[in-house]
Amino acid sequence: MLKLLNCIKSYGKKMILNDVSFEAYEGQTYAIIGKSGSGKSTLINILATLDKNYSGKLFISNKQVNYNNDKEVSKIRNEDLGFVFQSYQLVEKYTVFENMLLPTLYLKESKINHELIIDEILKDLDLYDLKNNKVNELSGGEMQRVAIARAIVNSPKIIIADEPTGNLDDSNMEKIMEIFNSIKKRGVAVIIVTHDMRVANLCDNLYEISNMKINKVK
Ligand SMILES: Nc1ncnc2c1ncn2[C@@H]1O[C@H](COP(=O)(O)OP(=O)(O)OP(=O)(O)O)[C@@H](O)[C@H]1O
Repeated sequence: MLKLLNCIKSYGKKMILNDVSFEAYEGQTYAIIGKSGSGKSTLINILATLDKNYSGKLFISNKQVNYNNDKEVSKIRNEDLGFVFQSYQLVEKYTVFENMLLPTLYLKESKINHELIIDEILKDLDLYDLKNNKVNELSGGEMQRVAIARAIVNSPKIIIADEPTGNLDDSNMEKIMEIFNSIKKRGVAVIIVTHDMRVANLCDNLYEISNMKINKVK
């Protein structure tokens, strides 16, 4: 569960979000749309705990985020949240498997467990054949699928994706949406910022940001 309450966000004198509240629950997909400059990235940075300079409250897994406690915020980022960005943020010279291992380096369990989990995810997302390929040998669609696979390695309850289908053609976009749908069935809340109405229409819930407010469209 993720809940943002009464968020007011300004840059200098310019208000971007005016008393915005938003909730996301496990097992659902959420699309957030809005014109360029409407505040989508601003909102998602707040939801992702990356921006603390706002007024309002953020709850993740029923706990209010306490920005004064760096350790606690890092723990939320590593264990409760998974991130997918348009630019993939993969380490290109590493293999798919090595990239998948990165998020686990902050956890305490043994490596063997992680390899089993990673293998299961790679098989689930039809990426197992690429396990030992270097990322710089993959196509854009494959890289994006690996980025999503990596985001679920630590079993987050919430996935936050910023334009995850931005550079992809129809068939890769559909594959990515199938993946998000199978992830939501694992009991994850999937929040996707997009300008692509094909993606938005494939989500269970649709929100639009305009005039500093967020409105539920679907
Ligand atoms: N660091 C910043 N300092 C000042 N103004 C900013 C900053 N970041 C964003 N803005 C402004 O806040 C507004 C919202 O920006 P934001 O990036 O959230 O929009 P967006 O909906 O994500 O746009 P796009 O679809 O083009 O990515 C814009 O007017 C932008 O110029």
